[in-house]
Amino acid sequence: MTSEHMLAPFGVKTAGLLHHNLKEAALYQQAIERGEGEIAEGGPLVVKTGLHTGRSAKDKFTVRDDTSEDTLWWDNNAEMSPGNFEALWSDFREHLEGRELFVQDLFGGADPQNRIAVRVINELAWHNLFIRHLLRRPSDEELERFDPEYTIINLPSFKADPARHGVRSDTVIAVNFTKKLILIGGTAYAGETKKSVFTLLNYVLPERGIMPMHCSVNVGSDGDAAVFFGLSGTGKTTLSADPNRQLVGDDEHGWTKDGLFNFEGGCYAKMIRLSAKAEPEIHATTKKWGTVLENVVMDPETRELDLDDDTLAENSRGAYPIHYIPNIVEDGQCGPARNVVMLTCDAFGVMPPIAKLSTPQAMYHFLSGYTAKVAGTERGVTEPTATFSTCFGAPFMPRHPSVYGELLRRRLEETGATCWLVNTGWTGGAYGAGERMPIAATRALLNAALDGSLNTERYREDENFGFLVPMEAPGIETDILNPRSTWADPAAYDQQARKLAEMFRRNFEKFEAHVAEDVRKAAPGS
Ligand SMILES: Nc1ncnc2c1ncn2[C@@H]1O[C@H](COP(=O)(O)OP(=O)(O)O)[C@@H](O)[C@H]1O
Ligand SMILES: C=C(OP(=O)(O)O)C(=O)O
Ligand SMILES: [Mn+2]
Repeated sequence: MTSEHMLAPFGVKTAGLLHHNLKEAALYQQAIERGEGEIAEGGPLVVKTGLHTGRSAKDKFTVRDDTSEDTLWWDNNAEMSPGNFEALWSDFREHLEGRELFVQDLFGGADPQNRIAVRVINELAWHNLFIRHLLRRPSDEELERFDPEYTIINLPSFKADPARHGVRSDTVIAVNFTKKLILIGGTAYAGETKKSVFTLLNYVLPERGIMPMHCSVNVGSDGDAAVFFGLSGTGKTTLSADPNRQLVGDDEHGWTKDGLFNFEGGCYAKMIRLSAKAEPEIHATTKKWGTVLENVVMDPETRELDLDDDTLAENSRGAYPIHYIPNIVEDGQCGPARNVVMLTCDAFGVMPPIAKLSTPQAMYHFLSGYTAKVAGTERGVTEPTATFSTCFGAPFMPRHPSVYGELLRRRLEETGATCWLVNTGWTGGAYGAGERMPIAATRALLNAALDGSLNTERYREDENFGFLVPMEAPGIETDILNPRSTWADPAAYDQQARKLAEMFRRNFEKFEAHVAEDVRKAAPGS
């Protein structure tokens, strides 16, 4: 299907071949024929993204104009002048002239009342397949009267110019809320597109009293929903794919006063060292036709994957429609959360594997958004670095964190949901000395938390952080519950824990003026 006029309203004079709403098979064939990817044993499409194998957070800009001036949190969002955006847009249009393009019309948001209609225009067929997997597909009927409110144009071959566009490299993600337009150039990492839609919803939904969240969601057999907040790599995707619970979504959701809804229709899972034993549902998607494998290494002869090979990227990914996971909620909607879990991958080995949070503590940890990154590849460097990314997703939050924080408080008060902090990071010592928490242990603790059995156990108050740590849990060795007892040198634990508490306090200073006293008092050591 072609259309000569679709780009005319933008001022593009000569349209190239425009592939509008191609389905999976056609996009597959296009991707192969154009040399964008190769087929692996079992059928997945394997692609490489070159230089950028993760998001370019520092190359993301928002246009500062009348629309955004008073609504954006400018301390966190880099600004672009309207003039620079015009120059960029003009150069994008030139780049679009005569170009063969792939266009998908999709929804962001499973809730028909609260979704946005997005037209995604791609240079790469596999990017178009990716976003068709990740977002929600309109029915044929809905497509006929589809009216795209937002447009995202993604041209990896476009090179931005710092002098002309006011950017910092040849990579750009430019968000314009007035024009309802996002321009992505100079990167082929597919995650930029899905996180751009997330950014739009994070801007739009708070005005409707809906809390947008960087979280996964699943539902138990009696309809009890659980929300898993967490920064990249903390376990949202891994832990939400639970054979005993129905998956709603792995990364982005909204929480209305009535319930939860997925923004997406697909998942984007980390592939590096993915284990068939620990994560069977996700692993099975690597053998399915349709799955897009980004920067996964494959033997060119046998077409077998090597998920342990990190030569292309540590952040290798698999994108698949959510129905590739066996146990899902088809319509992407469910009731309100009964449990809210905040995931952290604490490479200092300080945080307990699970703790119960009061509402003010949950607010404190939500605004803090703590996780840790393990040391880089430099030899001999074993000290991890703490990352504080507010709302567990600062790069995607256009508004001030207090906006999202207040929505969280409202939802917690309405529902009385129980809040937990879960450490999927190190135990037995910090990174270098201890080891990462076994996935099976995290799952066992989560099961106990979600089915209510942890609620009846005995707790101690953590001496540094003040939250309640269970002293026993069904099917779990008691030792692991108290990180101090897993360290060879408990005094070293105390020192590390005090250091981390101090990092929390320093990070929180910028929020102190914006929160109620009970949240300030939830700080470690208060
Ligand atoms: N205890 C654990 N809990 C969750 N994930 C773990 C754990 N131990 C190791 N992992 C690994 O950490 C990564 C978590 O990544 P993922 O679930 O994709 O995070 P997110 O979706 O939050 O970005 C996966 O590669 C998973 O195999
Ligand atoms: C896709 C991403 O999200 P996450 O790692 O949280 O799954 C990303 O940050 O690029
Ligand atoms: Mn994820």
